[in-house]
Amino acid sequence: MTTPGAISGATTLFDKLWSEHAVCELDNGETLLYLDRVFLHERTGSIALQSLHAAGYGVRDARKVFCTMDHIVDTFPGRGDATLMPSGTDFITATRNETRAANIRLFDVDDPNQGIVHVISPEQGLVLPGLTLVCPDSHTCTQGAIGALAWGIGSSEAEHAMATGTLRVRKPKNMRVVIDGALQPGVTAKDLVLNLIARFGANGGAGYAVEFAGSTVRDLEVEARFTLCNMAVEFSAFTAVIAPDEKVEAYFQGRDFAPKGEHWRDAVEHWRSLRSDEAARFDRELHVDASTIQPAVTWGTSPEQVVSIGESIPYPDTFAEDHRRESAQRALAYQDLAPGKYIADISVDAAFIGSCTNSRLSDLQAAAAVVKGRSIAPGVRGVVVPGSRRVKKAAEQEGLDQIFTDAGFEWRDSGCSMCFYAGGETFGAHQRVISTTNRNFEGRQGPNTRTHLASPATVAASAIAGSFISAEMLAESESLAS
Ligand SMILES: CC(C)[C@H](C(=O)O)[C@@H](O)C(=O)O
Ligand code: SF4
Repeated sequence: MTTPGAISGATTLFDKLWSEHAVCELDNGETLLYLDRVFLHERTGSIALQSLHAAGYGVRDARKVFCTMDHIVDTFPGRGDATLMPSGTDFITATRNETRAANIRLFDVDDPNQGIVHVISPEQGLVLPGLTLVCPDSHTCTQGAIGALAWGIGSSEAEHAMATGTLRVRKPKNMRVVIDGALQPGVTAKDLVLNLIARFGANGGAGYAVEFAGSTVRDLEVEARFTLCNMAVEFSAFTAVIAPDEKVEAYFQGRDFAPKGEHWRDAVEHWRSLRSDEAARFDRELHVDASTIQPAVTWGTSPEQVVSIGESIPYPDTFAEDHRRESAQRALAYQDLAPGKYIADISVDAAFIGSCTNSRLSDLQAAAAVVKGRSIAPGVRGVVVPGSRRVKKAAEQEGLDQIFTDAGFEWRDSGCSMCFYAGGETFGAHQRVISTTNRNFEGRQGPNTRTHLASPATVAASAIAGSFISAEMLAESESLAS
């Protein structure tokens, strides 16, 4: 075991965050990292807490551990403790009992701050720039958007994290993804990240911590940056980070758990040092021209199987690698799609707006702007699930719930809902769902359900048209028809 030395020379943002939390280097090449926060949810957190308890260990510092109910609880309005998952009640009860016993703050179903773990942690200032945060959930990388070092772990790592306030980690390499250029109207962070994964592959970030940089990223609002970093795990990256800037400072000002007064000033001074040095070297650098990107939708069962709205489903033999050809064939069979078919000619059965990728207020605003004054196509089912109870309340104050329900959408309580079948909610077998979520794997939204990922505006427009369409194309087709 050696003590880590001070870092010298030009350094990346990720390396700064890492070295600020390195307790020591271990003989096996791993680093022991100090953890500022541990977040839990009732699906995996209950398991970690129960097994920590059974092993006779306590939580080292419960003030740094937080837990929410999001994955298993129903999102039907007035849900109470209901869950469609067969053993769901056991998870809910265990979460309550174990968090109470360990003195951990739980955002329970009726708590006004309850919501999806990755939505509520920044919303309340529980994660801040420069902090380390782990959670037994793969989309914890979302929090890198504000300059935190946040990554998903397994349940047994969560036990170690809670018992010791540290974790052993093997350091990934540094990748920078530089995104420059102005986004075309209607193109969002979701379209950006889907295009990135399509171009460099769902495995493109494996072994790396990714820093998103460039003028396009700087121009994104903080909530859109969460969308970008949320899908870093779908790019197989260890995590993603974005240097905090004045937008991030404004975002945190006044949040419940954000530092106040003199502590705020000290914190901000530190945040301003959290950026890659000019001469910092990255192990790999990718460049993306954002101005060429169009609204995107996935056609297959991997987030790399993407087309722009207006294109057609690719022929499997156009893929160079064997595994991509095979995966395309299998995806086409599962999705019941024929190569060569125009994506705009495919009808949808359902539309889902929600998940830690796209359920924040700005996402709901973007979808509502499309939905306003229009109605869902006959036979299409639409569901909107705000990411947190706070988002729900803010949306209702602006009348967004009314816009959605007037158009025929269901307006739900917050949680993971139909992002993931684990909670038992589904649109049903063979239903084609356009969804603002992050995973389109086989069975992700229920047995034999067909998922197509897209941005909130595209999902809203497609629900109205009853087929895949972007908001811009919907407006154009309506003006031609009138
Ligand atoms: C249940 C949980 C462990 C899982 C994850 O790790 O991401 C879920 O949130 C998901 O999105 O698949
Ligand atoms: S919303 Fe979906 S992706 Fe996000 S944590 Fe919940 S299940 Fe996972």
